[in-house]
Amino acid sequence: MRVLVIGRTGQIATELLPRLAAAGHAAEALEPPGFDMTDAAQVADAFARTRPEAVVNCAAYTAVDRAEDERALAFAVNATGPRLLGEAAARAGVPVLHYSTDYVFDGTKDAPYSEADAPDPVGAYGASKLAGELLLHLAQPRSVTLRTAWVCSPFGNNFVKTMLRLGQDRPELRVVADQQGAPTFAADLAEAAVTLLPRLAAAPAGDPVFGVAHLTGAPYTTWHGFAEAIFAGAARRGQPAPKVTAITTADYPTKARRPANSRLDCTRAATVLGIPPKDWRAGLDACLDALMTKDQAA
Ligand SMILES: NC(=O)C1=CN([C@@H]2O[C@H](COP(=O)(O)OP(=O)(O)OC[C@H]3O[C@@H](n4cnc5c(N)ncnc54)[C@H](OP(=O)(O)O)[C@@H]3O)[C@@H](O)[C@H]2O)C=CC1
Ligand SMILES: Cc1cn([C@H]2C[C@H](O)[C@@H](COP(=O)(O)OP(=O)(O)O[C@H]3O[C@@H](C)C(=O)[C@@H](O)[C@H]3O)O2)c(=O)[nH]c1=O
Ligand SMILES: [Mg+2]
Repeated sequence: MRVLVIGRTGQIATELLPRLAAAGHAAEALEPPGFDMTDAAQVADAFARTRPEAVVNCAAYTAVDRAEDERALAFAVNATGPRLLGEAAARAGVPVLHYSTDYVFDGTKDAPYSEADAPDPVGAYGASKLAGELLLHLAQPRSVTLRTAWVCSPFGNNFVKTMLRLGQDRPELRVVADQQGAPTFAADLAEAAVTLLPRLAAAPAGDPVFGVAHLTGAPYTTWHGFAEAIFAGAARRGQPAPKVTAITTADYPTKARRPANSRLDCTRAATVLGIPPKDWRAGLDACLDALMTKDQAA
């Protein structure tokens, strides 16, 4: 299948491209410089040139704190971009696979969030991502949005790499223990995309596969619990492991507010899409191996 991938060097795209090739698909991946998905003419040109049979949007504005000061740019990339892709995909009659975030929720629910729960983002990044979900599905109902969370990989910027970097020269790290969620490895999201794409391409409008589905790793933890797992893995590989002290969100001021409860209920992905959550501890091991023993850190 010819697959147009938006984004090329981000976390999910980097894991997806080799898997698409291995599955026999012809992928074309586009990102800046050279391609800007907020420009309608460039999107139209990309569709005309590549004549995709499916589109995967791996591109986004993902700087959560900076988005508070760059709201217009965050909305251009995260809301206008998906709308333009959806419009072009609808004209071409091809499905779109898109990603969104746990940060569309305000985090006040005292249980995992299902797709039926009303989003109410507390920051600009989450608001821009929610707008993108809605605009994409309005423009092209033959779309799937996988809402995921805490994405990590050996590539790009993420919490695993931040922790390992800070752990190199600090004896103690202070990490919030009152924000709950689940890490998700980009490799697992890429596997899910490869599984889903042929099904999306074959599914008619109205098929239950389309819509929003929550897909994160399992089990639930906190950022502090995740940090402890990262350093336990680092220690097993002979790397520095600082003390990880549990703190509260109030002890760690940031520009953007983050939801206290980021847990996503992934039942629908398991039952309707046939994609159950993967254990993030296995993903973490593979990520640490890639970062430490194969020295392929990007
Ligand atoms: N990272 C996370 O923790 C989470 C991510 N997600 C979602 O998953 C998806 C993928 O995230 P992730 O892989 O981490 O993202 P990254 O931040 O690693 O990569 C984003 C990519 O988008 C590209 N991009 C930015 N602006 C444009 C544009 N105008 N046109 C085309 N491409 C553009 C970037 O290119 P360049 O580098 O050249 O700017 C980069 O390749 C996103 O939808 C994100 O919202 C959801 C939950 C958690
Ligand atoms: C570096 C650091 C962070 N923290 C806290 C801040 C924050 O609450 C939490 C995670 O920090 P980060 O800045 O890495 O995470 P953040 O950028 O908020 O990560 C989010 O990115 C976007 C793109 C998403 O879609 C979300 O799912 C989520 O992954 O850990 C500490 O408590 N101590 C530390 O030393
Ligand atoms: Mg880049």
